[in-house]
Amino acid sequence: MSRRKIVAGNWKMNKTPSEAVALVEELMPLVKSDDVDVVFCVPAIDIIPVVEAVKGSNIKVGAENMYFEESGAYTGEISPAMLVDAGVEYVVIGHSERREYFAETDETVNKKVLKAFEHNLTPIMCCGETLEQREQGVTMDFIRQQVKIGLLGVTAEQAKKAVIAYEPIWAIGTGKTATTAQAEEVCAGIRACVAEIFDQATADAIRIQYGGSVTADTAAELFAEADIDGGLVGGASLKADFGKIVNYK
Ligand SMILES: O=C[C@H](O)COP(=O)(O)O
Repeated sequence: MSRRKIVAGNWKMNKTPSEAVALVEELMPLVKSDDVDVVFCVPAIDIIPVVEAVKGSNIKVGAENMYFEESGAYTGEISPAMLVDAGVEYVVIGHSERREYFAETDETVNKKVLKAFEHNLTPIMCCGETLEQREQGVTMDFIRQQVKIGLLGVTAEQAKKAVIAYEPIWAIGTGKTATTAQAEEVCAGIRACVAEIFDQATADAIRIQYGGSVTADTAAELFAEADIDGGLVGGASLKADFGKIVNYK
């Protein structure tokens, strides 16, 4: 089963609006690829200028978060309709930094995933274990729970269009990439879990990324694996290296 690769940059809390436009202008000529979907997931305040800056290219814009209500008294939050109106097509949901620093849970992740689908936004739903969980031998148990709760109430047709990002927490921003075998093992386990929840056709269609210190040097080997359909890239998405990751072949 061959799935189209998807490489998304997660800029995290980096780049002011003017810096964002300058970065897009630097990266645009480097990330041209007919074979790979390229997404820039950017801070909320950068969305409008970045959407404008990528016009005419194949690059899609993603948000790093959104709220699960339509509108109302939720000071500081951003609604799915706001994202859609601004030209956003993807939204990162449940990144481990959101879970750790902003108390997101599998339940709020699930609400956000459902709301994203309602608005035709493609969720990039994140999951991943801590080093302690890996050492305790419960990696797959933990991730299966994250995936199962995160996808509660999602239809098979919706799930086929979703993206799941496997990001071992111990590999994020640490320079410590999971080995290709470790990444593939978990991504294959996630696909098996999706097959259990839905069916094989859904598992074959859903795209699963690896994230965690992906670099221009590690991308080719990781993305060659049967169950790794691209990457969610943090640090390296803020520099020219991102072009090499997109053109990993
Ligand atoms: O969303 C991206 C991940 O958290 C990975 O970040 P990193 O590539 O800086 O390790």
